[in-house]
Amino acid sequence: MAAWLLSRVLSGRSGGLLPWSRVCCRERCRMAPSVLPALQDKPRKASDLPRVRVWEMLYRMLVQGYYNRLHELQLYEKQLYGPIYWSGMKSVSVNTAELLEELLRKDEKFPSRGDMSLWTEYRDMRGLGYGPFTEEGERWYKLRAVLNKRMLHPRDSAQYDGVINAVVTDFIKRIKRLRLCSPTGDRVVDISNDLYLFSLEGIASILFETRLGCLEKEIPAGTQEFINSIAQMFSNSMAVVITPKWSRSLLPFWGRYIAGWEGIFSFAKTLIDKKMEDIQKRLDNNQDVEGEYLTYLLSNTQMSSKDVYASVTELLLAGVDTTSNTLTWVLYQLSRNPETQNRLYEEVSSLVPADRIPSAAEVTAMPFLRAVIKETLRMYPVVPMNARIITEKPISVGGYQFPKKTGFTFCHYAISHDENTFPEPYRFKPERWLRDGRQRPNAFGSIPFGYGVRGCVGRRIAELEMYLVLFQLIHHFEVKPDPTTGELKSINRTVLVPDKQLDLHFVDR
Ligand code: HEM
Repeated sequence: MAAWLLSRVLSGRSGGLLPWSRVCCRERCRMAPSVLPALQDKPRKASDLPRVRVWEMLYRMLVQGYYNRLHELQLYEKQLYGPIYWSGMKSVSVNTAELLEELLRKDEKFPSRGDMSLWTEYRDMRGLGYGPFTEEGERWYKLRAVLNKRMLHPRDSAQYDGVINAVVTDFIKRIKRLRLCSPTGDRVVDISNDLYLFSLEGIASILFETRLGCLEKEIPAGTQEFINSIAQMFSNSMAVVITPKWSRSLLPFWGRYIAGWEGIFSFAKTLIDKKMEDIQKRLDNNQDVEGEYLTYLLSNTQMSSKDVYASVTELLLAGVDTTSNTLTWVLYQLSRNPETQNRLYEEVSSLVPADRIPSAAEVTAMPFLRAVIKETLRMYPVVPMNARIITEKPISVGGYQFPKKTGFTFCHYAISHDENTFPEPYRFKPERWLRDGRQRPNAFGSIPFGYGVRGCVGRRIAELEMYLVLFQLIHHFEVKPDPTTGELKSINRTVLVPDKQLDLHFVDR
């Protein structure tokens, strides 16, 4: 997602070559945040807003080192330009909860995040379909109508608790196995890697209705190839974005990128075709066709098999790194905040006995568990920026009039670290989300799953996976930091990831 966003950021930025210092000084005076309400009284021209030039963007990324810290660049630019500013000719950065709310409440019937060619080019070459992430307009709307069912509502996702719990149980066994390999008998090295395998196994078991074996001692060869293909596609996407098309036959990136997609689609197709055969056999034998998400999609007359291949693949890709990185950050923060971890342990152990695996209803009724996930996603919004293009009509935001086809970049990271909305924004304080009479923060201050009809379709599944696995982890183990890890910083690599490996100790309770 970051590569796609970067491509938008770069393509949307252009402009003259005014000296940087002059621009900054002049524009900072013009757009100090406190001035904004006064400006809202009468409509202002969008051209009055400060503008970040392409060369400034490049300078900051390449010279100042913001290349993989674009989320931190949001904080820096907010200081320079205030809450709203042009990022090139066609895109406007929105950098406060209030402005974000104003804009999103005016979003269109078929919201668009903009150019998706990074993900669609390969499909166009091979005549493959689009899924919810890449499709647009009325076709997207119809696709989402089918995909939302059995997934979007908490009641729908709750039916997957058995499937997810089976994966969680295997994950706990894996942790117990792995820690035995360490000299202390309780250390697991590079936990993000195992959380990735957990998330892939979890989402695949829902989407393909089969187990991939990611948590086994020896990962099956086909599954390992699939994992490698995903990594290959993602790791080459940034290079594909920043190198010109004419260089594709000269440089290795495009070929590797395409090979990654080939591996992903071919693995998904094999599993989906196998399910189709199973369903057909049952129908031929007059047996009932029972199943979950994939069976539902395959038996839905609104979906062609091309739609199913594309949608399942996109759901899978969107559902792995997001969930696994959030879980990495959760464990990192809990290991460094023992009091918070104790409070969580008290909640989980008092509400469900140790020898019982909890249901979806039970974990979703645990306020502190939910608050821990919410606070983690506030501090580390795994998708740190997002976008919309308002295509249909002109729009006014913050008192400024923008023509139709204006693109907006949402600075989620800076917004969720705004101390006006979240006092002590760099402290991990899950209690700020509790409904115990305290004033709750502005809801648009942290919207990690996006907003509205185009918001994350997998939100409830992701939350359920994270609640169920966190429940069992905290029930079984006290999670402690490894002294060699030290402080982790976030970097922007497709999603917000730690800048180094996280080793943790899992001590029996
Ligand atoms: C911690 C976990 C997750 C986070 C933080 C997250 C976040 C997001 C965000 C911010 C968006 C963009 C929403 C918008 O533009 O308003 C999105 C879209 C999407 N997410 Fe997630 N996501 C997560 C997990 C998942 C999972 C598990 C799945 C699959 C089951 C999934 C599937 C999708 C899809 C398909 C889209 C595109 C929706 C569309 O354009 O209609 N996500 N997600």
